[in-house]
Amino acid sequence: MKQLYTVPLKRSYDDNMSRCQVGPYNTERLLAFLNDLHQRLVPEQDQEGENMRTFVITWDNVAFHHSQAITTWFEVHPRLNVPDTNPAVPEPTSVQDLPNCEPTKESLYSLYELQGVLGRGSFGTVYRAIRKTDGRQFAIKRLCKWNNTRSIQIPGYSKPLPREVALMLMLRRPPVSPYVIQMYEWFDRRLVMSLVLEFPHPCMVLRKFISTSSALTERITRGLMRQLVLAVQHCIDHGVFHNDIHADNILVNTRTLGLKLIDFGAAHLVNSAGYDSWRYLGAVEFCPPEALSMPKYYAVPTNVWSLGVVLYFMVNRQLPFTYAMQTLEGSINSFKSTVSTECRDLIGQCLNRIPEKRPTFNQILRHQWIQSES
Ligand SMILES: Nc1ncnc2c1ncn2[C@@H]1O[C@H](COP(=O)(O)OP(=O)(O)OP(=O)(O)O)[C@@H](O)[C@H]1O
Repeated sequence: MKQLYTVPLKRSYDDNMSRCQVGPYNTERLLAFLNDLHQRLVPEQDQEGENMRTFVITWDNVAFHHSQAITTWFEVHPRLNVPDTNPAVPEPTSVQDLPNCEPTKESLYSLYELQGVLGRGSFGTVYRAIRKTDGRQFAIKRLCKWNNTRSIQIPGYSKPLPREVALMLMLRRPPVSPYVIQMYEWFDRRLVMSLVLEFPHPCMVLRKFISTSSALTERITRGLMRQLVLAVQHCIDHGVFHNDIHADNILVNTRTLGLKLIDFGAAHLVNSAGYDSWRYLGAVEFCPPEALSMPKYYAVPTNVWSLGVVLYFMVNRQLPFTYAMQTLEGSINSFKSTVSTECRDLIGQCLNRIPEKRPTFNQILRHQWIQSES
């Protein structure tokens, strides 16, 4: 649910995103809360001549509990006015900084101070953290081990490692990509595993970036898309199939427009034999038709399909397929009239229902729309 409000700056919210949890409420109480929030955020007279700012309020993670109560997070962002420039290449991660593959022996809390929650997913919670020795900021992803017990053996390491850790270690091998989030160290305790991740800031996930920004031009979209294709290509070249590319697994630096791919929780080692469709764990809106209807799906065509969905989402601010049936039939929602013919062509190629006919990463990078300078 998303609504636009205008509030004077001096009131409840500062320039940073505010994030709070409400509930658990039953439906009636939640509606009353929303109504009250609406009253408080509805435009007021700007008597003192202060700037009025537009905010976007997003509601997510609405959870229905057995008691019928609802817990929801709400966020208030200042509306971003994104300058129409080419994105800068994100800061490269220094590989020397990264220690070996063993879990760190010390306790997490002796080395890091955990602060607010950056995000929650189905498998874990990600916290903003400060390293005590130098005050540097990181994102720490904490995962319950009963959910993430599968280990895999990767080349170069003598023993099996938890899957997400193992795949992130593979991505640490030089050359490191500036477009893929890096893991610095990890902690392994009896019930919980913690991954210390790079924290690009100020950043927000692509879905929120799209909903809070004033209209994104094709120049900005092209810059983001180029980075995303390079990120995904880098993963495949390093033997990692991301398998869950969607708008909540992409971070955008709101100052530089640098992009980083996150969340390797559903990733696999690249293989040419394909993956069982019944085990597909990625977001269904970004899922290719073969993973819904065929016994197997394959790494590169799946990634290319998801790239097509992300590009469509960026230029239209809505998803190309509302229902899985639409994905199967290939009936794409209509484009906004402002979307260029070249951009539509690239989306159409990526969303080809026949996996073998989709372009390769290099073909996408050479596409007329991606190459265009305007
Ligand atoms: N390195 C990071 N820096 C900043 N925020 C992050 C970082 N990693 C994750 N987040 C935030 O935390 C959220 C959840 O992270 P992530 O997707 O890795 O968790 P998950 O449990 O695997 O989620 P999913 O349900 O998508 O599988 C992200 O959507 C994002 O908002």
